[in-house]
Amino acid sequence: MDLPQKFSDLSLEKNNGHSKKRDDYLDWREYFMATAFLAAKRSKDPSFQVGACVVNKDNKIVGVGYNGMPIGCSDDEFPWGKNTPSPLDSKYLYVCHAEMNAILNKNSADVKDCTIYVGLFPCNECAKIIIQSGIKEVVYLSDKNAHKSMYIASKKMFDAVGIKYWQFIPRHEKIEINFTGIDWDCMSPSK
Ligand SMILES: O=c1ccn([C@H]2C[C@H](O)[C@@H](COP(=O)(O)O)O2)c(=O)[nH]1
Ligand SMILES: [Zn+2]
Repeated sequence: MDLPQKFSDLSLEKNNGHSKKRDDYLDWREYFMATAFLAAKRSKDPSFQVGACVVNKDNKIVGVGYNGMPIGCSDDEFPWGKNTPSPLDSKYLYVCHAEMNAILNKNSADVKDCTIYVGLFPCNECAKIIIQSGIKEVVYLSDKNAHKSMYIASKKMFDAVGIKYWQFIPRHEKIEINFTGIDWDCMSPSK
């Protein structure tokens, strides 16, 4: 049976892929890890930028943070150096870690039973904050400091309290954000 013109147009659209959902969307884990990486772009630390994203059981983001100076401590005045003769002149005594900021930035009553996505496996100080906050799962990308005592201590604590931690292996090396893409006409053959 011949379809009326209206229906044939719909079917044509379907064939062009416009009634079928996209299949190159980010899955939840990619989305949360990418959010952590995007937050890291806000960091002023010249040597290493870390981001963290706290997510609840309903896949809702409840906190995001990155490594930076405490509120009110100017990131133009406080130091960003590492190997200074006096520890007072390097960043380590001042900088707030990404995990701590993400947890303190929470927009929910608490972060109990949440998952934290973080670019770098958490140090021992962040591990303590994660445990005390009630977070139950840590998803990290880099474990580059695994051999250092601070990070071994984190794992000892997570193991002791039953916090699950696992390494996120990305499907894509890069995720691109193109601000001009919003103006593209998806029907345009020139795309
Ligand atoms: O759990 C962590 C560990 C480190 N950070 C931050 C703290 C610093 O700003 C950098 C590390 O700097 P290095 O020059 O590589 O020592 O990362 C964090 O946010 N969370
Ligand atoms: Zn830390």
